[in-house]
Amino acid sequence: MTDFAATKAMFDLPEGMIYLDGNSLGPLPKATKDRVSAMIEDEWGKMLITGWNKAGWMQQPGAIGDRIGRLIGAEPGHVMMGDTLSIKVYQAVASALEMTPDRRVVLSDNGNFPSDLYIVQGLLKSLGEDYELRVVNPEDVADNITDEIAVLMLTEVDYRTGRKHDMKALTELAQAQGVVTVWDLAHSAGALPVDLAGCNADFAVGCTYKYLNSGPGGPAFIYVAPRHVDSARPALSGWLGHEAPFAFDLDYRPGNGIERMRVGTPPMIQLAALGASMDIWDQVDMQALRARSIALCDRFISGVEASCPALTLASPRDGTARGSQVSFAFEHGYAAMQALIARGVIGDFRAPTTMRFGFTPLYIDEGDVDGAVAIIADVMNNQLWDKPEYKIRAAVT
Ligand SMILES: Cc1ncc(COP(=O)(O)O)c(C=O)c1O
Ligand SMILES: Nc1c(O)cccc1C(=O)C[C@H](N)C(=O)O
Repeated sequence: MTDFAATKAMFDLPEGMIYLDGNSLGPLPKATKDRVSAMIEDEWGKMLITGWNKAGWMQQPGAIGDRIGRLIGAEPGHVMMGDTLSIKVYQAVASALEMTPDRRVVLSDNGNFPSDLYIVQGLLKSLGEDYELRVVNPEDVADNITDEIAVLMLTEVDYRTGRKHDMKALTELAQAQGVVTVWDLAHSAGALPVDLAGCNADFAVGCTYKYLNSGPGGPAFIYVAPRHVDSARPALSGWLGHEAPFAFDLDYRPGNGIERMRVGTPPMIQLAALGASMDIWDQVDMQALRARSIALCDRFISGVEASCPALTLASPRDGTARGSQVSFAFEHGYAAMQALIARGVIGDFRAPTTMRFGFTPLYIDEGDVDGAVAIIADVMNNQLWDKPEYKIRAAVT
């Protein structure tokens, strides 16, 4: 069993703040500063270029990929770190499309994060006029999986509502029609147990700055199933994905297995930060995390519904159908969220009306949930959000 009081003590959380936004940017583990300092001073500072060999920098993206692999049910040696999630979406969808060369349609849903849709729009434009991105309602995805579809690209957990797709069922449906699947785990990795191997997923991608606490701009990851990894062609064929990068050949040959999904130089300082966070994750039992996440979310929903009649639940009520976040709809949601932030309850707002709260058992407990509910009730029932300064939209929300 995981000792969640112990994991909470491993984070640096500002006094007086209840941080319910770890689903967007995770907080700072206490060990990160020293780990990053050591990387900078002892490795970069003292070893300079020899660090690639002496400190084993080049192996880090695969080694950390395997530690994340445990959380997402990946086979060892099939997860590679690097780049941003948007780039990894491009890589995965481009490779997946080449596996179904006679088909032209990528299917996704309108609950997907816009960057995933934008990336596919850009990719399909480069491929030619006859390609199509088909975007349907999340509940209509299953009915739209036909033998016309080349790739099914979905984010497992909806970033706004927390609604969770059934990865196993949809992957099965897709594969029965010859469709290749790409799963975005941005709101799943570290939020709930994922079983990529058990679901027979083809490709998956995700980021680490949310639940995995690697810090702003932390590297993304990509998973390629064992049955595809030696044939998937990397569309972003950078030198570090080459079979022999230091041969400096003029022609590209894909590297072995998941190595081919590297693009360029890995971000070693951010990987050091991620390594410190993974030391915490290595101790976490994912089933225990899931049980606690559902209990915290349920407690929050009951508390808010009992005390804030103006807020309408915008997330599935059934905990097993949600990720690790809860959203409420409110017409003046932006101003209400600013009023909460001013009082130390940090969630975020997603247009047009969603107030979003993330529950991260590693450092959020029942006391935080109850404290947040009391402050939300005060803000809502006394209309404390109704102030001009809370209505001015910031550049980043
Ligand atoms: C589901 C999903 N996909 C893609 C992205 C984009 O990730 P990045 O900014 O790392 O490219 C995000 C978050 O920003 C996301 O939530
Ligand atoms: N990556 C972000 C950023 O650089 C700035 C602000 C927010 C983000 C996010 O991650 C947003 C996030 N994907 C979401 O679920 O809304």
